[in-house]
Amino acid sequence: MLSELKSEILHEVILRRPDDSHKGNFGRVLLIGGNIQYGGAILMATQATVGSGAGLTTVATDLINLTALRSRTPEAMFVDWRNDEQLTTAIQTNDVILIGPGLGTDEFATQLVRKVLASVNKDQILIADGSALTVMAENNLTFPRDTFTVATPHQMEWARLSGVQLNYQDNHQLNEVQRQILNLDVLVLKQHHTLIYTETEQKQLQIGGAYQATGGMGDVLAGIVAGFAGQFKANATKAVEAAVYAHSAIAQEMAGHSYVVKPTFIADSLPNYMARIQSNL
Ligand SMILES: NC(=O)C1=CN([C@@H]2O[C@H](COP(=O)(O)OP(=O)(O)OC[C@H]3O[C@@H](n4cnc5c(N)ncnc54)[C@H](OP(=O)(O)O)[C@@H]3O)[C@@H](O)[C@H]2O)[C@@H](O)CC1
Ligand SMILES: Nc1ncnc2c1ncn2[C@@H]1O[C@H](COP(=O)(O)OP(=O)(O)O)[C@@H](O)[C@H]1O
Ligand SMILES: [Mg+2]
Repeated sequence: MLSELKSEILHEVILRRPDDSHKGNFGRVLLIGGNIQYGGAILMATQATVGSGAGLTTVATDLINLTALRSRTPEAMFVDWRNDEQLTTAIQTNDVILIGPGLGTDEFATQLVRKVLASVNKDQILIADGSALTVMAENNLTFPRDTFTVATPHQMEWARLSGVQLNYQDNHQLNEVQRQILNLDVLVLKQHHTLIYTETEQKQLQIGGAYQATGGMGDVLAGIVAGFAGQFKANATKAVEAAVYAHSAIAQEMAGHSYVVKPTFIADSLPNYMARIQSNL
């Protein structure tokens, strides 16, 4: 049954922080992506993860992105993704791992995807976006069974991964079957009015619009999903739903005065938006 994803999800998920909490309570999030060509993607995802309130954010990326990362989002820590020892430790010690924004699909990227899929454990949450999904499709890789997994494909990425072509993707039953085969817990199928498939439900976003049709919009969504999953651990599925809703709700608000909404503007307005939700404003 398909139901509407409503604004109530924000109030269910975005709660007031306990006064005696510290950064360790709000999730350790590792973001992996950003090759030479697509460094902007991981920077945008990082800005969104930090803006969404993740307790500690680490970025494993190409060394070429270090200066830009430090100047744009100094809150985040850095791991050189070619330093296997540091990368292995980062994969083991973070609660949430997002792989894919700007990762690329070359041999090194494929190696990284294989390593992450083989390393994550049952206490972690794995989010796969962008290039990671294309790599998985090209190499017939599936998600690890014991880990809570989320994929955020656009329709072409989902076509590659599931084998279900674009015109058939509104057949909900078919997607459900593919989800079972891939071992995927939550599928965020991005499009105009994005669909979210969970174990028991299918929900559709009914806000958002073409002002979001610009490169980097999905990278920011992936960063918010990671930040919410790390922070609002009580219910990871709801955290993903709230992230999807907040991303488009902010864009819709900005569209009142912006012909196109810059993805980084969404990332930067998250703290203000979340404060308003928490205060019921
Ligand atoms: N600043 C940066 O660094 C940026 C880096 N980025 C990074 O680039 C990497 C590659 O990601 P990607 O999405 O750009 O390329 P790919 O996976 O080949 O998909 C494009 C193909 O799919 C088709 N298509 C059909 N339906 C669609 C739909 N609903 N939504 C979207 N596309 C749809 C589409 O059709 P067409 O445009 O031809 O009509 C086209 O044939 C990835 O790692 C990402 O993170 C980007 O985020 C941009 C900013
Ligand atoms: N016409 C539209 N209406 C609503 N949302 C849209 C529209 N076009 C794009 N989006 C949203 O923008 C994001 C695009 O994601 P994606 O294609 O992965 O972008 P990128 O990889 O460039 O960051 C998705 O969240 C999608 O739902
Ligand atoms: Mg994308």
